[in-house]
Amino acid sequence: MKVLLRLMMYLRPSTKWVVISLTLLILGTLIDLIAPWLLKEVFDKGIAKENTKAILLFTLALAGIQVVKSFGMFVQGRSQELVGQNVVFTLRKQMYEHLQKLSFGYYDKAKTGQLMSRMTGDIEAVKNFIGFGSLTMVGGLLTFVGTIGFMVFMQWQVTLLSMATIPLLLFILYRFNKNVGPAWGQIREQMGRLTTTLQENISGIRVVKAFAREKAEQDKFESRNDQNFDTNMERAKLEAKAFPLMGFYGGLTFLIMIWLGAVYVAKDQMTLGTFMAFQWYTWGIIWPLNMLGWQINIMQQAIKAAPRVFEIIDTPVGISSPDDGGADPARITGNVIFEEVSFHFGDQDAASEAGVLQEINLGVREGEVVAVLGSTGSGKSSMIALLSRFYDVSRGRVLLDGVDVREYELEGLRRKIGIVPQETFLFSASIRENIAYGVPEATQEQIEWAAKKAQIHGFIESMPYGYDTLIGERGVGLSGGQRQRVALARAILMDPPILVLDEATASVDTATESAIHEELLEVMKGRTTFIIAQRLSSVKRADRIIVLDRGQIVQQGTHKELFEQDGFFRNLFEMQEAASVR
Ligand SMILES: Nc1ncnc2c1ncn2[C@@H]1O[C@H](COP(=O)(O)OP(=O)(O)OP(=O)(O)O)[C@@H](O)[C@H]1O
Repeated sequence: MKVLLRLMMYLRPSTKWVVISLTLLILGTLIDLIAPWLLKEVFDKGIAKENTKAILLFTLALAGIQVVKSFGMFVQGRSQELVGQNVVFTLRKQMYEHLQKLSFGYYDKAKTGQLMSRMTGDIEAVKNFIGFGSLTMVGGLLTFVGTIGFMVFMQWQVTLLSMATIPLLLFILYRFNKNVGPAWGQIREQMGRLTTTLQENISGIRVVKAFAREKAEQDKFESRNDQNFDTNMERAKLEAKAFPLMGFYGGLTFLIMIWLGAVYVAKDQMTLGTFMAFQWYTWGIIWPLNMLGWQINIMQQAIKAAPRVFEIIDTPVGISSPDDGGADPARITGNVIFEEVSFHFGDQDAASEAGVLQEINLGVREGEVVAVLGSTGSGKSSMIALLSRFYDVSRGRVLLDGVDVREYELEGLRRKIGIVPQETFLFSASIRENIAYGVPEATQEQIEWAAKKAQIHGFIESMPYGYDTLIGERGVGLSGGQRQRVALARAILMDPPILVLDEATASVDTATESAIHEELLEVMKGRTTFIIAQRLSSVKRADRIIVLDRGQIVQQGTHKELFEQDGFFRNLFEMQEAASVR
């Protein structure tokens, strides 16, 4: 009920159209109630009294109100659809806007397929109820109540006796409603899982093929598809049991009415006109009840689908700007301080598990180039993620130019930090648009400048469409190294005071890496730069090297200083030297 009430709130912006639709619905219902009465008059005032003028008059009246009804229903249908589409539009917008705000912590756990299924199928189910089910339900109720009213007024004995089967019909509806709800809940959830399987399969199709797992993937999909098939069949069984029974009891109502009506007409206790009108009216009772079966279906789908949509809309944003808008990030010039910083991910138990970062203390001056080294999983990426507030610290503070990052206006803060992440993501758009992603208004010269610094300009120029070359989803069509360089150009173009290169040259060959570093020397000038790398060649020019081990800084100093100490750095150096000799 709460879900329905909340859904109804989405009708508010379309109040005008709801009112128009309801008014026309009431008008249509009234016409449906008047029409049988006019038929009665054709018989009683026309045929019985051999009055051809009355016959013509009432027949014309019947035709006239049908014309009015048809026009009314046309407008009603359109306004009803508009109401439904408005609700879908608002819900999709809200959901998408909220998805943009949700933090990394949410996406660490979210399943893309589930999100996509909620955005499409679940929202569509909600629309079907709001835009169609709910209003036709109101129309059905009005017709049902109005018809009984008219019939009781015309001949109450026959009316009440004919309706003896209605409680049975209502009981079937009650049972159907109770059972079909859970079935729809399962169907919606299964659709989400099915979409997840599809999405993961398509995203990972190269791995699937490389490991020749097509058959296993097909089986996985088939088993989920089977589940969905079975639940749908269970639901269909409920419909198959309920609907014919409802039709049967409805037919019985009609039969009783014919029989009783005929008896009453024979005994002169009912006019032939009323009898004819009753035949018409009876459908005003049977039809809404039969339709109610389908409307319950639509309503139950919406009741199960809506919470799946609301769940996303209601998820707390987690990381956002301070309530007062926050400090202006324009002041950030690149002085970074990690002060007693500890961090653990949301699903880690802070009490029993060691944090991903522990008691990190580090001060980096504006313009300094700091390399962060450490074995895999030592916390390098996590440490840098705290700068842009991809996650918030669990303890301690990260300060940028003396202000806690949590106190800055968030979007502005992130614009001040140019990141080339470990996993490059490119959009299916032109290379130009991909490079200018953070600065859409950038000129061609600026884009080319950034591309030159990232050592990708020459390659782009050599392509038939140059900067207009369209690249496929996730940058398909470019090599790993080329993708990384486009991402590098994208970060450089932002002209940020802080630059983060997270294994940014890991996929390029040594010669290109060296060329990129030459170019980067100029780019890095005046910018605080963090270079996360495994290769020592990438960190040669760093002013300072930090070595992380299991979330703690275990060594720091210049290349020379660290080389003179025993520890991770020298081990790494010796290993890489030995590897290069081999
Ligand atoms: N989203 C996450 N949720 C939970 N734990 C995570 C998450 N991301 C990383 N971790 C864990 O945090 C630890 C540090 O990960 P991080 O990515 O910071 O390491 P890294 O030093 O950058 O490693 P690499 O060099 O392999 O990229 C790892 O043990 C990892 O398993």
